Amino acid sequence: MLTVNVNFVSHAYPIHIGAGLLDRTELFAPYLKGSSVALITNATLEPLYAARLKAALAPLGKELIQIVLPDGEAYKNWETLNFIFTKLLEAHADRKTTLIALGGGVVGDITGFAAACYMRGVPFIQVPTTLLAQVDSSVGGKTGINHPLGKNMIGAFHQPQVVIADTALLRTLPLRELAAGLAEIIKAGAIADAGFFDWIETNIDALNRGDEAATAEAVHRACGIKAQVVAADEREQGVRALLNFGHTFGHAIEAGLGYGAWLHGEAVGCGMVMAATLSQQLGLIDSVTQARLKQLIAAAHLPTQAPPLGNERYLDLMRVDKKAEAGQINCILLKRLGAALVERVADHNLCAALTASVQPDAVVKPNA
Ligand SMILES: NC(=O)c1ccc[n+]([C@@H]2O[C@H](COP(=O)([O-])OP(=O)(O)OC[C@H]3O[C@@H](n4cnc5c(N)ncnc54)[C@H](O)[C@@H]3O)[C@@H](O)[C@H]2O)c1
Ligand SMILES: O=C(O)C(=O)C[C@@H](O)[C@H](O)[C@H](O)COP(=O)(O)O
Ligand SMILES: [Zn+2]
Repeated sequence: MLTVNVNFVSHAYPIHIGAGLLDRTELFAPYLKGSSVALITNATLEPLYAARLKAALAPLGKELIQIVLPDGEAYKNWETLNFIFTKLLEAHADRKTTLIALGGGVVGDITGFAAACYMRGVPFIQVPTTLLAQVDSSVGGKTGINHPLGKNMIGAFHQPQVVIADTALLRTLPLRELAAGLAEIIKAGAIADAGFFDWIETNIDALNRGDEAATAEAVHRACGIKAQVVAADEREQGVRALLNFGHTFGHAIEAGLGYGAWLHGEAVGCGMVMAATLSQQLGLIDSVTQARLKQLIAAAHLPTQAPPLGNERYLDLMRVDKKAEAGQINCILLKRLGAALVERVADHNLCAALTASVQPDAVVKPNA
């Protein structure tokens, strides 16, 4: 087992990474203080992994409340959040009830937000089951839900007690979801660590086929980068915004097509190519750097050309972004591989990047 620590001044916590961690009672035990535990998962994962997690918790003698959500990005919304609150109240969950999120980023984000709100805040544990959740969403305490007008627009910062990432769970992950996770891994290298970016390029075939050693190394290195960034800036007043590389374009794609049409990682993969194109057009990087990023995104089986929503619609969607100020769009741009910056970008520059990135006759589903 490898462990990365997230060293917030107020609340440090470990990310445990390794195969078989789901069954290890002792990893959960220190964090379950109350008399009950709420296991929150979705309809796909419940039959795959809930019994094993329940068996690991059984020796601790807690009352177990199980809440099974519908599966999909389209359900990361108010209705599902309220469903969680209703189930918790019906089961008399109290202030010491720990919520355990067993799932990908959708289950993790909504469970974390439920934990932030229920009785004004209860503890929660992240058990991420997708590559994307293991390398990114389970770490750092951004929790929330989507609004029809904008992605992740309603939420809270609420840190988990611990992250338990069982890499063996990725064996059942569909290849399309694996690729989505690679997008956030590539992002970590692109914004913060050129050596890691080189390593991903070298190992992309192994990562694409889910090679366990390569994947564990990628999870470990990406978590290390994310832990360092979020510990330096928990509430995104500065450097944390760099983790949004590719997301201003990507979130516009997700909201514009309807949540779930493109996976988050697919939209971010394409969004990073768009942000690199913009960075090149603004003279920050050269064409070789832009091409390297685009090639790696393509090699990870992620889309590199954006769907045709129309420039005006893109701009409207991109203005609904937590980095926007007074209607002005702030983007994460590349300085070079391994370094990025936040910059306000004028609409005409964004339109030039959109025109260069959108495929007029693109299919809506990248893998359709
Ligand atoms: N909070 C953050 O910092 C952060 C970071 C990145 C992404 N996100 C959010 O995360 C979400 C995307 O997360 P995701 O990519 O994990 O998608 P997801 O949660 O929708 O999971 C993807 C699919 O894989 C299935 N699945 C999960 N684990 C599986 C397994 N081990 N075996 C078989 N099937 C499995 C799920 O049921 C689902 O159908 C988005 O809502 C995004 O906004 C949040
Ligand atoms: O942790 C962060 O900070 C990130 O930006 C990570 C992103 O990968 C993630 O998609 C996050 O949810 C986006 O945050 P948002 O504030 O733009 O909704
Ligand atoms: Zn993301």
